[in-house]
Amino acid sequence: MTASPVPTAMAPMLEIDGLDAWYGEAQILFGLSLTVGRGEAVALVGRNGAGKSTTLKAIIGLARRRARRLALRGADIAALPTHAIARLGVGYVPEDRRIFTELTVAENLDLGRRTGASDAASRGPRWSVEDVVALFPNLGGMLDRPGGQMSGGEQQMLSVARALMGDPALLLLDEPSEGVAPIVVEQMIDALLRLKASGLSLLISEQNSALCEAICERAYLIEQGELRWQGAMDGLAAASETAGIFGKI
Ligand SMILES: Nc1ncnc2c1ncn2[C@@H]1O[C@H](COP(=O)(O)OP(=O)(O)OP(=O)(O)O)[C@@H](O)[C@H]1O
Repeated sequence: MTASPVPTAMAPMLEIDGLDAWYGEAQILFGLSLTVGRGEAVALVGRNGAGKSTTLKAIIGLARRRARRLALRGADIAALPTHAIARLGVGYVPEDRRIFTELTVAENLDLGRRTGASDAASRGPRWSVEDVVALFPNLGGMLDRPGGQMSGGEQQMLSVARALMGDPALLLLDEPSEGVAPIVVEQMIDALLRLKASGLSLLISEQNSALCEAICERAYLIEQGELRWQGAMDGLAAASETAGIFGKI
């Protein structure tokens, strides 16, 4: 089947078939295929170094990639640069959060607004500063605080909030629970459930099984850059055990 040149109403939010990715000469992903339906939450799991972050980076063009098919709502994005993919409604929350430490929380949020989806056809739900503060109340009292003076958990919330300010239809989250306190993981689960209920599509790289189970319907398990298993969330524990990574996710 050939790729449709324009978005189609019936196509999944994200379709990936045969994705390879490289850093320099080193190939990291080998023929990965996955799909995220509209309004669906999908987990990408695997041990450290399996290629989860690289998968998210390859989708948005931050890692060199080649695919038989890489499509957003049926439209081919394989040749597009990162900023163009962001404008089509793909938000990205990087593992290292990338908070601008010299800028205030409000300024970080404003940057998210400026680099996000650009037209009504590609946008997801609209977000204002008030909306993201309602989602993450901790941010409300610190809008004038420099990003560098926030805790790791607060920075994680700001990183998600900043991506939301771009009105994404698809949000890629790289280990949103990593390095944050259990109470923040609970708040993150609550926020992601609300995002899902609002109709956002989510692709979440995670090692925290509680977060995956609370939010996602399906999971893909990758090992050494290859797909090892895919299925409904309730089959993941057994698959992980077989793959020898039970307890890691
Ligand atoms: N910038 C880079 N240059 C070269 N190799 C890299 C780079 N980033 C990651 N790698 C390598 O690519 C492989 C996959 O890494 P990746 O970060 O995608 O894994 P991951 O599943 O997200 O694991 P983690 O949970 O540790 O982030 C690893 O072998 C890693 O060392």
